[in-house]
Formats: sequence, structure tokens, C-alpha cells
Amino acid sequence: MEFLLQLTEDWGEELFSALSKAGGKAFSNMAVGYNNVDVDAANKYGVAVGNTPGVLTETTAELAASLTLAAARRIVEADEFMRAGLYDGWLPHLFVGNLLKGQTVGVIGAGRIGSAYARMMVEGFKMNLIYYDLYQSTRLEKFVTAYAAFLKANGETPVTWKRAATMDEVLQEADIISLHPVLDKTTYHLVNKERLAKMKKEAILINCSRGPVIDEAALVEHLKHNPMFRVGLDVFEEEPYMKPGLAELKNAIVVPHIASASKWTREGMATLAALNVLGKVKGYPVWFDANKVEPFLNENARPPAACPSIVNAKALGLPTSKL
Ligand SMILES: NC(=O)C1=CN([C@@H]2O[C@H](COP(=O)(O)OP(=O)(O)OC[C@H]3O[C@@H](n4cnc5c(N)ncnc54)[C@H](O)[C@@H]3O)[C@@H](O)[C@H]2O)C=CC1
Ligand SMILES: O=C(O)C(=O)CO
Repeated sequence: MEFLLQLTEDWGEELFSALSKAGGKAFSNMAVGYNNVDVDAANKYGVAVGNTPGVLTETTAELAASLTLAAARRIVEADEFMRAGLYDGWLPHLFVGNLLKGQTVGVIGAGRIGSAYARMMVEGFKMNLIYYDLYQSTRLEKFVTAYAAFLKANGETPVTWKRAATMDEVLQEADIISLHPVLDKTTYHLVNKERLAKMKKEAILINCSRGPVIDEAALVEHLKHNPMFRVGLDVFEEEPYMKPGLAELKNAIVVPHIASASKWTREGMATLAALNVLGKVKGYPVWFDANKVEPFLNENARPPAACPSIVNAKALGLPTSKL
């Protein structure tokens, strides 16, 4: 018995023990994030835990960029105004928002998705970048450096980048802040009352990572007291619910965890999750690089004889495919 699961289901000691007793050896989340899975418990019962990296990167980053634009240009408010029949002619101050060009975008968690989002905002809108991550994102830094040189060569103001030593630096300096870390003990309520107070009064905060990365009740209070501060949220602390008061706030844009909802991505997630468990059942090794999953998505060729991404491969001592 093997399992394919959604991120809405929590898997811990009890379920892995039951799975193991039933002879199960493999489990895969149909998601890249696996904070819903107790990997230590899976290790204890020798169950391989799969996830689906790579296929969500651009789709999720694009939704974060969409929320950024929607918040910056107040698109939802303006749409509601229009549909309510309130528009009676152009006015110089009607729904004035923020210009992104030349402003600073802050990325917290510059992994696959955070880096893709950073590139979109830097290249698309000529924003300067400040990022915070536990690790250096050399590829991202190289990209911004090369883009700055390109702009300069074309007589335009070059963009800049900075790796912040602390997260607070990002909060204080950035005009737009987008959250893309994993959810774990180090990122739970990473954005809390004190940190919200450090952000610019007119900043925009985007969250397409996991709801509990923000203390949502503190956010509601902050939004109430700072009408020029805006947020775009794809994820919530206690999905499918929102904290009281959030739904009434005009400076919040809320969407129902749809960041990965493109057809290509959802098909890719299902394919990778299925191949993770199938590969384990067949006794295949683990793919050599979970970030290079394209060969598993080619409709015209058989997928490699490997499990695309097993997060506890090392802990279980599973062999790696050599290609
Ligand atoms: N809203 C949605 O539908 C989706 C949400 N996600 C979420 O996005 C997360 C990130 O996905 P990927 O970019 O693919 O993962 P990734 O592993 O490539 O990137 C995560 C980054 O977070 C950094 N990080 C970890 N702890 C940190 C800390 N305390 N402070 C700052 N940075 C920290 C890591 O070093 C890493 O660079 C997933 O774990 C998932 O929870 C992913 C896809 C869709
Ligand atoms: O893959 C993930 O982590 C998701 O949140 C899916 O949307």
C-alpha cells in the first residue's frame, strides 16, 4: 500500500505507523512544501517521503508577482468600484497606487520560488533587490549584476542588489516584501507585530509561502491602523479560514491558495508525485538532482527509471541514480 497525499493532510507518527504495518514503503505529497509531514516519523518506519519541486517555481512566482501588481495598483478595489457603478469620470486622485520602477523589492527566502520572483520583479520592473536567506543565492546575484550591466550599457539606470545580514534590514529598506521560505520552527510567525512595525508605512507584503509564516491576527491589526500598508495573501494561518477582520479590509487582497494553479504545474505535480511512489514500489533509485525534473515531464518519452524527489533519501540510505 502506497500513498499520494495533498498538503492539507497532516502525516505523523500514527499514520506512518499504520502505513508501515500495512506494508507501505512510499508516500508522496502532491506539493513541494512538506511541512505537513513529520519526516522523522517517516524515517522511523522506513517510509520514503516524496515531494514535487521545480514544477511550481515559475507558476508560484507569477502569482506572487500578480498579487504585487494588484496590490500596488489597487486593482481589486478599483474593480469593485467600477462594478458598483461608482465611476463617473477620470479624476487625478482616483485609485492612485505605487510605481514599482526604481523601488526596492525585498525577498525573504531566495530559494527556487523566491529567486524566480526576484528575477521577475528586477527584470520586469527595474526594481532594486534586497534579499535575506540562510544561504547565499549566487545565481540570483549574478543575474542582477549582469542585468545591471545591460541597463548601464543601454544608458539606463542600473539596478542594484544586496544580500541582507538580517531579515530586519529587508523589512526596513524594502518597498515590496515577498515571503518565500519553507515553513518550519525558524519561520513560524517570522512576520509578527514587532516586525510589521519595522516596515515602511506604505509597504506591500506578499505571502505565497505558508500562512503561519505571518502572525495573521497581528497583521489584521496592522492593516487596520495603517491604511496605506497593503498585503496580497495566497495562504492563511488556519486554512481554509481567515482571521476575523481580514475579509473586511480594503488594503488586503486574498486568494484561496492558488499560487500553483496553472494546468502545466498541476499536471506536473501529479506526475512527479505518482512517479515518486511508483519508482519506490519498483525499487528504482532516487533521481540525482531534484531540481532537474524535466525528463520526468516529457510526454513523448518514458520517464527515467528513478524516483524524482525523495526528501528523506539520505536518512533512509536510498541509492542515487547516475543518469
Ligand atoms: N502558495 C503555494 O501554492 C505554494 C507555496 N509554496 C511554498 O513555498 C516554499 C518554498 O518553495 P521553494 O522555493 O521551491 O523551496 P526552496 O527550498 O527552494 O526555497 C526555500 C528557501 O527558504 C530558505 N529558508 C529556510 N529557512 C529560512 C529562514 N529562517 N529565513 C530565511 N530563509 C529561509 C531556504 O534556505 C531556501 O533558500 C515551499 O516550502 C512551500 O511551503 C510552494 C509552492 C506553491
Ligand atoms: O507545493 C506546495 O507547497 C503548494 O503549496 C501547492 O500549491
